[in-house]
Amino acid sequence: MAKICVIGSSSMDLVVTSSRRPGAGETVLGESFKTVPGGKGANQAVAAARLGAEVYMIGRVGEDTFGTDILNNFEANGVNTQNVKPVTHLESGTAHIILAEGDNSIVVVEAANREVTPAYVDEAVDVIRNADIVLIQQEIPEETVVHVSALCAKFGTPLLLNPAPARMISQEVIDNASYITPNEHEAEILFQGVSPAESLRQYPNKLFITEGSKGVRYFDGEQEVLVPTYQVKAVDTTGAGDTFNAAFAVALAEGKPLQDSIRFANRAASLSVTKFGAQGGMPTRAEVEESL
Ligand SMILES: Nc1ncnc2c1ncn2[C@@H]1O[C@H](COP(=O)(O)OP(=O)(O)OP(=O)(O)O)[C@@H](O)[C@H]1O
Ligand SMILES: [K+]
Repeated sequence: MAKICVIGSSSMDLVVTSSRRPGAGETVLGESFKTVPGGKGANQAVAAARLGAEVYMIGRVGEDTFGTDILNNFEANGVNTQNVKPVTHLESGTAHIILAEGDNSIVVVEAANREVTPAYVDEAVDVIRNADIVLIQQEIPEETVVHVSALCAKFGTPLLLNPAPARMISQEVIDNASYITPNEHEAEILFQGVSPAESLRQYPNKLFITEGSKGVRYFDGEQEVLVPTYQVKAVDTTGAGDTFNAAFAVALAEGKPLQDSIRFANRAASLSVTKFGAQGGMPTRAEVEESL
């Protein structure tokens, strides 16, 4: 079984659906409200566990009811929570999501996730050393991502960096990462002033730009390749990126060839958009294999 270490955020998503999103200073009437566990780190951990990996989460929660719910949800999905320790002085992270006009807009309050520090990660250094792959995102402090990238380089553990939400990353982190998976918007911020085609060319078989319903683009050393995703009836795209990253990590950790890994990830992510919620749509291994 592939061993995956996920280092990242855990939060409670507070999700509102509305026919229209409010502008500044405006109030609109919504249609429904739900709380669901989320956070890019937690989402990717749950997705990887459903796809059959042995998943070790390194993260933090608050000592509040959201924290308990987040831990229960990890356990219900078979994610190891030995390294998800409560923070006493901060609340659990929350994400405030509006689903309107066929897309999502999100405000993230990091709270306990700010305590996923380099020193905290060091307490679980053996998990990183022993993993087949480490999966990390950017809802935790930047210095932690830098630190983890150096640890992965030192141990020879492959690192998949999902640079979301977007921020500038140092050349050192880019060099230490084995795989980097921005969406189109994140790629623009990461490689300012450089066209997508040029940046892909610069990082062959390392940079993978996800393009929503079009699929995934990368440069294979000789040419630019677009691996198309699968056509589905999209209900809610929340969690598509998280499912893609988790599935890509699982396939790579299992030693699948690159193109097969992308296809597996496209398949899993396309299934995820057919259902409501980030984790709500994340498919099981059997569901992905049946549909491939
Ligand atoms: N409408 C869709 N139909 C099929 N597959 C999709 C669709 N939207 C997304 N995907 C799959 O999910 C992957 C990631 O989507 P996208 O590039 O939109 O990432 P993202 O912006 O991080 O997603 P999100 O923030 O909505 O979770 C795509 O490369 C594709 O495999
Ligand atoms: K979804």
